[in-house]
Amino acid sequence: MVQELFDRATKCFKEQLPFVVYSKPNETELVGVFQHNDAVHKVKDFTETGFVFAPFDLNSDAILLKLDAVEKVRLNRSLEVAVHEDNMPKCDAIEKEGYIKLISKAIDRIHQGDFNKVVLSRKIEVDCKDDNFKVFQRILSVYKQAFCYFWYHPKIGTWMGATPEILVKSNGAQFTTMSLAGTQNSVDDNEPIWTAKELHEQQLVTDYIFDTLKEKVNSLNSLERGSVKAGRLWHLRTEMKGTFSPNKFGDAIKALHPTPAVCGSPLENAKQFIFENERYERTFYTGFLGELNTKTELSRNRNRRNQENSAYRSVVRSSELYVNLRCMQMFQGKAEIYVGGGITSDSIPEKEWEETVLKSRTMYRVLGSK
Ligand SMILES: C=C(O[C@@H]1C=C(C(=O)O)C=C[C@H]1O)C(=O)O
Repeated sequence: MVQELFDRATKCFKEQLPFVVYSKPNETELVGVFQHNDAVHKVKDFTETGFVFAPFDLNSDAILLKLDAVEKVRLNRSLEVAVHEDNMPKCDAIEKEGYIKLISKAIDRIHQGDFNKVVLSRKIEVDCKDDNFKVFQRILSVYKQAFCYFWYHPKIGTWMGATPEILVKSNGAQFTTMSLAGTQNSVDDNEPIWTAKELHEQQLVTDYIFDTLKEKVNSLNSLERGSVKAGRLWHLRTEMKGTFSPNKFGDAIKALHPTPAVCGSPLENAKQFIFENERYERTFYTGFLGELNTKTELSRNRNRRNQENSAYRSVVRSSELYVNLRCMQMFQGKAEIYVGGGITSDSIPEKEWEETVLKSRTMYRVLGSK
């Protein structure tokens, strides 16, 4: 029962023991991972097994929750929980002015040739009197197609979110990744018409991922670009699939993250601009999170004629990592929502501001009070 899982997590929260509760896109399972003590396990090279929570800047520590206890329960995803549709972020004129200035500065630097794209972001503080579990229940109820999570470590913090973006998903030697960028409001269920700016900013991400990975993997194919809906937003997405040597997984992650979907291109110049100009630290926003090197048992039939000896088992490692977007950090009585967007030479600062307002609504509507 979901309630039992939540009760266990609530107990851990009170006793200050780390846990994560999550559900994967379109799945009817809610998973809880509970660590027996409050140790901070740092990831060294991504060969570890557990639930990873990694920051934007991999010079800071990625945190691993050990799989001391894993519980899975059936999640009734058709259960509708009321959300606050009319919750709208207040327009803070000073915050807006500062953000628009930052975008204009980035556009100037793009015109000077320093980089082609940079992803800029901001943090919005919102009062929240509701219990964390109530907020998370709303997330689960409204974002069925997203990776929904509630992560807690007493020495690091409390985060939750509903992300539409896979960093990498692997099963043995097979892997999938995606390039996700370009954002439009969803007016109805009709796919939007994408502008040249959006097509260009997404193509930069696809090209980067393809070029970076092709040297490091055994095979790589790009599927057709399409539009996907994430809550009330549309994005452009290109999936890429391939095979790789599973012992190179750590290298592939370090090569992939951060992609230009959350940082920019060329990467180092964009990253430097972010570090020098965003007026806060992203910490885990635009980092990544999920199952790292968990074991999956595969049974296969070796010989159909000899049923007795037919089944043999092999164990493969699988990982499922998501980019930490549409997320927030929870504090006593308040939440801090993180939002950003890609800036290119064709960006219009006012529109980029509006994009962050739209993105902030993903978490805003699940918060209980204004
Ligand atoms: C940076 C964010 O989203 C990323 C940026 C996007 C864009 O610029 O259009 C779209 C999806 C994400 O890759 C965010 O949601 O905060």
